[in-house]
Amino acid sequence: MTQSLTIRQPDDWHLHLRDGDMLRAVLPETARHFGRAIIMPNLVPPVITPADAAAYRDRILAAKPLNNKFQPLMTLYLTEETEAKSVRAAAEIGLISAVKLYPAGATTNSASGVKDFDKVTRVLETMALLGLPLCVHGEVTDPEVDIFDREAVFIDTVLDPLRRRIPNLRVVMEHITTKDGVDYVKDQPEGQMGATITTHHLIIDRNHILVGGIKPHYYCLPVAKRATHRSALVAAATSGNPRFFLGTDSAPHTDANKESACGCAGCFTATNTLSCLAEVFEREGALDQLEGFTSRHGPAFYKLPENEATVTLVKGDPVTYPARIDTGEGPVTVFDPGFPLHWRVQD
Ligand SMILES: NC(=O)N[C@@H](CC(=O)O)C(=O)O
Ligand SMILES: [Zn+2]
Ligand SMILES: [Zn+2]
Repeated sequence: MTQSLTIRQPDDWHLHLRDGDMLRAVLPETARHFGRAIIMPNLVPPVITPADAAAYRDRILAAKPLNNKFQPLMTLYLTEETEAKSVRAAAEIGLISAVKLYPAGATTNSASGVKDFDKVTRVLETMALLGLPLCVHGEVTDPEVDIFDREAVFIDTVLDPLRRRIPNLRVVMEHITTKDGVDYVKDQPEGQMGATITTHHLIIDRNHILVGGIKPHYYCLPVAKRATHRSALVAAATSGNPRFFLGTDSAPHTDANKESACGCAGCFTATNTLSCLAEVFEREGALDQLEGFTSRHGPAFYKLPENEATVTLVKGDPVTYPARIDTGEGPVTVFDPGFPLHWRVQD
């Protein structure tokens, strides 16, 4: 008997689409299965003004495959110069779904991010009034703090004080990688605080990056932590707790930029994410929780309707997918979970 699972069409609450040739190559990989995605604004230069966001949205829509209904949900990149009134205007016309906070220097293209959090208080207070979510890359950038501790230290020294100062601000802690992140978010009021979890952080821990040779395609930020943290993430994702939802953080970089003496951070998971997730949830005996994680908790947090369409996953022989996709900028390696995938998305 063939096993199959039909769920509401998923959304991706954290996605990098880049621009130009790269955008045209990677967008179909997400648009094939996903209804909507929160589009990260860390282009070079970043998406800072409402006009930038509108122009980027139009470029995404122009790159979309014909007859595909994928909807990009735009974000603004928060800088110390961002004006509260332009955030308000962009939110009120429905142009943006969130604002993204990068601590300056924390990750790829974050140089224009925030150094002095006092300088963004006005904007954050306005967002709290509007109910507009703040998406946060939750790592401190202090060179003294060990890279494996940067998320936990961020929670204690930046996130929690910020939430106490502006309790009504709705916050998504993006791509959590630690038990500390899981525990913090679990204790916060539902609807006020959520967290995205990536596909790859449910599958790899830090050993996958380093044991048996250095694996640049497993390097991302926040960097994968020890196995106990991965287990906490899997438990959170499969628990049915509505605070946790899928944000793949699919982050394409060319192989030349990954396989380098100073390789870029980011895993490209758009191509096989649903097959990977079904495998992870099945192993946990939690296939019945997959739909919540991929398709229900995110819309509830973002106060959007769930997608009307459905997708069906069918279990069978190992799924084949390309090892890399071609882009105008060069090949991009697809995330290798390290085990065969048996769940295929039915066309
Ligand atoms: N996650 C990553 O390792 N990289 C992301 C940036 C980010 O999400 O921090 C990218 O833009 O490449
Ligand atoms: Zn990030
Ligand atoms: Zn990201």
